Amino acid sequence: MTKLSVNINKIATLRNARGGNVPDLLKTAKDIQEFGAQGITIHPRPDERHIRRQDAYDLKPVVYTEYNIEGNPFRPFLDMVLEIKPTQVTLVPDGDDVLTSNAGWDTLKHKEYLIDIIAELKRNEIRTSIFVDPDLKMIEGAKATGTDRIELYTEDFARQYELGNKDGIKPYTECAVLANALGLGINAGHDLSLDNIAFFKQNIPGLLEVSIGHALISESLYLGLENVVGMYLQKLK
Ligand SMILES: CC(=O)[C@@H](O)[C@H](O)COP(=O)(O)O
Ligand SMILES: NCC(=O)COP(=O)(O)O
Repeated sequence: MTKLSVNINKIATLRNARGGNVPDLLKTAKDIQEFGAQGITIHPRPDERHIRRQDAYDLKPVVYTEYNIEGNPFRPFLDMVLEIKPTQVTLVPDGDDVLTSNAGWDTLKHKEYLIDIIAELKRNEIRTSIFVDPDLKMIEGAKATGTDRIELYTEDFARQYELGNKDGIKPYTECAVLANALGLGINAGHDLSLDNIAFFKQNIPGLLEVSIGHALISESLYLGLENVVGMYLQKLK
C-alpha cells in the first residue's frame, strides 16, 4: 500500500492572505486525517510565506498519523525538527528565492554534508528522506548517505504525462527498481494529481508514500465549489 501524506502548505497560503485564522490549519490537518489520509506534510520556508515556524510546532500534537517536515537543512531548520521530532524529515535543496522546489540533491557532490545531517537526524530517531531527481547515479549516491528513503521529484513525470508522453515514467521506474535493490524506501512528490497518480503508482514498484499538496487542494476547490455555491443560494432565497 502507498500512503497518502497531504501537504497543507496551500491551506496556510490562504490563511496568510487575510492575516486571521481562516482556514484553520490545525482543524484542516485534523479533518484530513479523519478523512483517511495517512500523513501530513509541511514545507516551512525561511520567508514563512505559507507554513510558519510556529505552525510546525503547533501541528505536532495534532498529527497522529505520519508527520513529514520538508526543508533545506540549514541550522535553524535542523534545530526546529530536532525539537519537534516528526516521523520523517525530507531534505530538499531549495534556494531561498525559489517559487517552489525545482531540483533534487546532487548526492555525489553533497555526500559528506548529507551523511552528517542524516546521521544527526537518525540519532534522534527521525526517519530521513532526501529529494532526488530520477537519475540512477543520484540513487546510488543517496544510498551512500545513509538515508532511509528517497523522495523522487516527480515534476518532470507530471509535465510529460500532461503532454501525453507516458514514457516519462521510465527513468522513475528504473530508479525505483534500483532503490528497491539497494534497500532504500521510496517516496515521491511534486505535481502529482488525480490525473496522474494511478499511472505513477502502477509503474513504481515499492512506492511507500506520496506527498501531494498543490493539486489536491486545487481539486478540493473544484470538487467542493458546487456544494458551497448551492448552500449560499439556499441561504439567499
Ligand atoms: C519538496 C516538494 O516537492 C515541494 O512540492 C514542496 O513541498 C512544495 O512546496 P511549496 O508548497 O512551497 O511549493
Ligand atoms: N513533497 C512534495 C509535496 O509535499 C507536495 O508537492 P505538490 O503536490 O504541492 O507539488
